[in-house]
Amino acid sequence: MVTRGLIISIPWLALVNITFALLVLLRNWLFSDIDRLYEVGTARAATIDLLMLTVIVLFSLSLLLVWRKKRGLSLLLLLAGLIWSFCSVWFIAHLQLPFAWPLCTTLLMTSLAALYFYPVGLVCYALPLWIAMPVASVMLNQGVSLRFLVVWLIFTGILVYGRFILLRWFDEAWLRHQQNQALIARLDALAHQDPLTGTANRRAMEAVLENAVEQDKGFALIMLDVDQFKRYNDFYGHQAGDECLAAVALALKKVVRSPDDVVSRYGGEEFLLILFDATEKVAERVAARIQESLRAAAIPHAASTVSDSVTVSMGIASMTVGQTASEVIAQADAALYRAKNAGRNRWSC
Ligand SMILES: Nc1nc2c(ncn2[C@@H]2O[C@H](COP(=O)(O)OP(=O)(O)OP(=O)(O)O)[C@@H](O)[C@H]2O)c(=O)[nH]1
Repeated sequence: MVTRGLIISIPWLALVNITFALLVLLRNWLFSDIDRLYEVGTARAATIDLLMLTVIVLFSLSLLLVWRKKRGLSLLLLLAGLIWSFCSVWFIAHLQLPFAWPLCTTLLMTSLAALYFYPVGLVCYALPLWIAMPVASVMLNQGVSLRFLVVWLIFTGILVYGRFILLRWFDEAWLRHQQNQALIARLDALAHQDPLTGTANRRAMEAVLENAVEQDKGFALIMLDVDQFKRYNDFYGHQAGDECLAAVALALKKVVRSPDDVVSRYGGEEFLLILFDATEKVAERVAARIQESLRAAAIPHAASTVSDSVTVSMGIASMTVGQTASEVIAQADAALYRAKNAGRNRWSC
C-alpha cells in the first residue's frame, strides 16, 4: 500500500522540488539580476547552483527508485531536506529574501501531503526544514523572537493536525477498499458457485472448459448422476434431497486434486468433474475413488433398488485434439447413459 502510495505521490513531490530548484537556478533571469541586487558573490552563487542541481538529481533518482521499487528513498529525501534547510537559512538569515519563508512552508506542506503515510520519509525530509525555520529566525533576529515562536508553534500544530486528518482519510479509503474487495469476492462466488453444493456452477464450468480447449490443455470428464434420486426425494422429502446433493458434492470434492480439477453442478442431480492432464485410465481411477468416497459417506437411500446407500452412475470421456468442449460433454453424457442402462452404480467410457 505504501509502495503504491509512493508511486502516486513521489512524482508530484519531485515536480514541486524540481520546479523550485529551477526557479532558484533561473533567479537572475526571472528576477532581473537578483544576485547583484543582494550582493551574492560568485562563489556563493555557484554553491547555490550546485545545490539546486543536486536537488534536481536527487528527485530524478527518487522517481527511478520508486518506479523500480528499490530501497534508499528516505536517504534521498534526507539529503534533499538538508539542502533545502541549508539554503533556507542562508536565504533568510544572510540575504533576507522575502520569498524564503513561503518557500519553506510550501515545501513542508507539500511533503506532508505527499508523504503523510510514509513517516520515515516525511521525517527525513521535513524535520531539517522544520528546524531550519527557528534557526534562521534566531540568526536573523540575533536572538529568540517570541512572535516568531508563536507563529512557528501554530504552524507546527497545523502540520501535525493536517497529518492526523490525512491519515483518517487514508483509513477511511482503505476500509472502503477492503469492503469493495469483500463485495467483489461475494459477487464472484454468487456468479460462479452453486449455492446449494458450493461447487462451480454450469457457467463457471463452461468457461473453464472453453479456456482449456482454447489453450490446448488436455482433460478428461466424468459426468455423474445420482441414482434414483426421484425416489430419494419422494421417500425422504425435498429438503433431505437438497442435503443429500450437498453431501454427494462433498464426497466428490474429497477425491479430486484441488485446486486444479473442477467439480461442478451440471444441473439437478447431475455433476461434471473436469480432470486436467488426465487420460481415461486416470479418470477411471477417480471414478473408483468416488464410489469409495460415497460408500464411506454412507448416505442412506432406503428407496433405492441398487444399494442401501446413495450411489452414482458415471460417464467418462477424454478430450482428443480438435474436439470442442460440448463434443466431449456429449461423449461423457452418452457414456453416462450406457452406465445407467447397464444397471447403475458403475461407470462407462
Ligand atoms: N432435492 C432436490 N431434488 C432435485 C434437485 N434438482 C433435481 N432434483 C430432482 O432429481 C430428480 C431426478 O429424477 P430423474 O431424472 O427421474 O432421475 P433419477 O430418479 O435419479 O433416476 P436415474 O437417474 O435414472 O437413476 C427429480 O425428481 C428432480 O426433482 C435439487 O436441487 N434438489
